[in-house]
Amino acid sequence: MIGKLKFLLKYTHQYRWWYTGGLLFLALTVWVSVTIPEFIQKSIDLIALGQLGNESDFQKNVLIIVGLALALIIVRTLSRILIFIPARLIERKLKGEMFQKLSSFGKDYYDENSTGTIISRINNDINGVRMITGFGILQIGNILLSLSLTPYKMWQLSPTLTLYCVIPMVVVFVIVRIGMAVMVKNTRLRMNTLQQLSGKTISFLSGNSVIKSYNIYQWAEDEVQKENLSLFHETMRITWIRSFIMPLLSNLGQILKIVVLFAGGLYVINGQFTIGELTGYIAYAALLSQPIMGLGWVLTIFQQGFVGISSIQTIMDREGADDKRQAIDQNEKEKLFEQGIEVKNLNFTYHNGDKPVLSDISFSINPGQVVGITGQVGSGKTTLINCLNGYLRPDSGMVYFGKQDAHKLTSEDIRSAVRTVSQEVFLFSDSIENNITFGSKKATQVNPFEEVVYQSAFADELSRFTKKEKTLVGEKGIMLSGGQKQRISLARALYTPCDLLILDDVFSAVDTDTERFLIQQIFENHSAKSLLIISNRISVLEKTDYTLVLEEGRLAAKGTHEELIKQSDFYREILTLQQEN
Ligand SMILES: Nc1ncnc2c1ncn2[C@@H]1O[C@H](COP(=O)(O)OP(=O)(O)OP(=O)(O)O)[C@@H](O)[C@H]1O
Repeated sequence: MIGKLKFLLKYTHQYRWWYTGGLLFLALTVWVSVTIPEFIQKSIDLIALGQLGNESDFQKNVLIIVGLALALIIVRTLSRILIFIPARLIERKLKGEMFQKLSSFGKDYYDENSTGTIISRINNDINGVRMITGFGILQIGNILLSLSLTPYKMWQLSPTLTLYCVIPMVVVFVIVRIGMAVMVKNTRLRMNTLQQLSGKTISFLSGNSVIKSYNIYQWAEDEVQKENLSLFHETMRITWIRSFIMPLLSNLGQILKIVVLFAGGLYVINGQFTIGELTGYIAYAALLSQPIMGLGWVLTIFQQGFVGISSIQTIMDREGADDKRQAIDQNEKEKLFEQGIEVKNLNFTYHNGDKPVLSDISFSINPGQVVGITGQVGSGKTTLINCLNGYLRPDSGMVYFGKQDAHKLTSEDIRSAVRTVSQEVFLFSDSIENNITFGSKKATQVNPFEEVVYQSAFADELSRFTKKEKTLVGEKGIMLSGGQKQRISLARALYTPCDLLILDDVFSAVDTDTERFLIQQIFENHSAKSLLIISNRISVLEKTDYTLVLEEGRLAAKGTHEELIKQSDFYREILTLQQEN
């Protein structure tokens, strides 16, 4: 609880002047609201007296009421503006910070949490904080001010009548509290179901082509329907409770008016109250029901918001992949690959795996060398390159850039030297040009755009698009073929020079002619100091300085094309197969 309040204080403190202004206007709103009934009371008493000569006093009172009502509109609006705007600013700030934090997490976090769940969580949780810092604070201020000023005015008129009014208020409040507790429980369940539903919907929509090709619509529909049905039941439970509580709350004002009319009416008959005092008292009773209604809501908002804060805190308190690492200076960064990269007895087990995916792998890449990696499906090739490019973080003492232990380097520092073209291409919904130049903002040097497009064997195809490099690629590059996407991704990597360029199977989605052209361009014209190429194509591997052959996560062989023909059964097998083809 203290932690959550500290969290709220941290954010609201930054906008303290907004809130101070808002609360001042709120105090004025409450003051004006309780002052109006005083003049109503006086005006009615003047009417009741019905004496000549009271007209000017009566008119003055009515004018004051009109003036106060106009002032009420202004101060109430200002109080809302000054409190709701910082809540929106906090929401914006939190979204930015959450995104930054989420981006700092390693692969393990994204393996455990689906995108849909993360998005739904961010929206619901931050919305909860916005409700507390906006509507919640406004209501708390309103309740505290109203519940101190209004009962005071009522007490001044009649202490006994005020006590009569408290009884229905307490009864309604207790019922509302119980109802709210049940509602909050169901709201939490609903939030979880909503996260599941979002997760499933996003995954089914992005895998829509697979669902279509396997004709499994019914299964996908049933899966979504299951969550949808739970969501419906949980929402209905909330609606039922709300439909019971809301009328109770909104009729509280009427209940109080009846109490006041009955008891206060007797006072008027007995001459203890004037008719004006009774009218004023009824107006106060109506004013009092508003903060009581607000109290019910405020408790729900805080309960729900606190659930959101816990969830945000779990994300914010989680260590980012590089939190404990110190970034190196520019000079060190530039020299990072000066002595190449060395891998010493590398072992790697995935956080969710039970046995090592890589065992005892040692090799080195000197500047200027071209190294190949080959091996069967699932032998650990991608895992190995991800241990070099900082995407996965093996233990210390296993990967070195010169004398620098990669374990101590931040991912950003590693990536300033190592660039990877991965198997899974990701394109942004933007133009081809922006997709290629993306990521070069911090680069001190870039290669000519036309040159990298040519080297990536994409120049001919690009010239055929009507809008050339300005062509929009659509969501995740939907407008392009797999091979085109792969070559845009290659052009992106070639655009900014790097020390070690890693290519993960970039030749898999191209025809033989394009492959030949790409090999020639990459081997002869690349601007990187070294290349590390994953491929099972002999035409590629035979051109490397040496190749690593992986088998079930172990280094089964290492050598040049000629050496591997003698040493490795797997290498010989793929050579024979490709020669036959
Ligand atoms: N995120 C992960 N969590 C747990 N295990 C993983 C993860 N990613 C890969 N693996 C496992 O690690 C092993 C090696 O996978 P990896 O992708 O490195 O192989 P690969 O040789 O690159 O395969 P391919 O030729 O199909 O690309 C596989 O058994 C795979 O199941």
